[in-house]
Amino acid sequence: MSLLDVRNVTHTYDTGTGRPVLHNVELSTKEGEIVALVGESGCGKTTLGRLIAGLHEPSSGSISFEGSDIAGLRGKQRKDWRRRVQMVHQDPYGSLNPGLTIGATLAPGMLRHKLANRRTVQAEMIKLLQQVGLDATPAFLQRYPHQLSGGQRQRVSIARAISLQPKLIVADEVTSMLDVSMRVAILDLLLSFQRDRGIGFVFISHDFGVVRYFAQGGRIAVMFYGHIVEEGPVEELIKTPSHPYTHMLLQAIPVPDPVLVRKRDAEGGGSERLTGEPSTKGCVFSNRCPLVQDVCRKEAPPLIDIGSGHRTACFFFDQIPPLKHLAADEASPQPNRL
Ligand SMILES: Nc1ncnc2c1ncn2[C@@H]1O[C@H](COP(=O)(O)OP(=O)(O)OP(=O)(O)O)[C@@H](O)[C@H]1O
Repeated sequence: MSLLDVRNVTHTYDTGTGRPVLHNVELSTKEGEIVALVGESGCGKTTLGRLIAGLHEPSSGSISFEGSDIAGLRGKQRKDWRRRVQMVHQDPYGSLNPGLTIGATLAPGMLRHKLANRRTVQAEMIKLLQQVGLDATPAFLQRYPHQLSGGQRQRVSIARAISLQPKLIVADEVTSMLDVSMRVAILDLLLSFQRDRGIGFVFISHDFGVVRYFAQGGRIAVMFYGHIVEEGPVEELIKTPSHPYTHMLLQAIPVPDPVLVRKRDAEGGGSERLTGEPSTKGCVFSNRCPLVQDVCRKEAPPLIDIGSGHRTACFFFDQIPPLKHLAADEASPQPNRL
């Protein structure tokens, strides 16, 4: 059974332009699996993450967790689901209440869900601090968010999420506001929870390097203006992108080696059009697509399986050229470059 099933979800914000920001999204995750959502700013990654975490309700379609449609959950079942799906946000300062000490941030959730009582909660919080690599002392629990570094604040956010013993964490650009030196440590910390506790992740990032590091062995879903245009196992999708948009994103990854950059430029790689409005008719990507044909302007290609769970929404996926600039292994992100 899937842990999470997003079925035919469309979402329009009441306060927005009236246009949907998600269109017929389909996505499943298994227990303990990492699924990364990738795509440029504004494509709907955070919106999808917030729907999965129950912070908004979809305008149509359904989201099920462990086989139950979350819209129908009531009482204890609803409370359990809320505990088991947690979200860690991009901006740890924004998501922590500046007026609450770390202790006052961590305790209420554990008490509410009876994972600790008044007598045990302090010891449980100290255990949590240790698990997330913070100073595991009562004095640390008395500190306020503004007294911590960005990395420490993000560790507190992670501690708050894992304190509720979740099965799924939606991690939304969790390293993008941190110093480069902190990023790998935070990603490794999250990965340790996946490995040791079987926590699954919906991992949101606009950066393929970060995704490849974090989601090894998992899957990537590539989003373009509210549509999932490609989805598949991480390595396969990165080595053989089967949607022109994924190809463009990968082709645009900065290459650290100047020799390889010259080789790429000489071959004409990395120069594809990365801008252009989404098309409202036919394929959403047709205005930007280098492979566009008449049919693409008339019909929207369905997301079809092209083998081993690799899905693409492109009529001409078999005409996508290999990546130009370098072999995929050479593009492998080094942790110190994330
Ligand atoms: N609360 C809101 N009310 C109205 N529109 C919103 C709201 N939140 C997001 N949007 C709009 O929905 C679209 C998708 O935004 P979303 O934040 O989900 O994208 P994203 O891919 O996560 O982008 P980013 O990486 O910049 O966070 C954007 O056009 C955005 O302006």
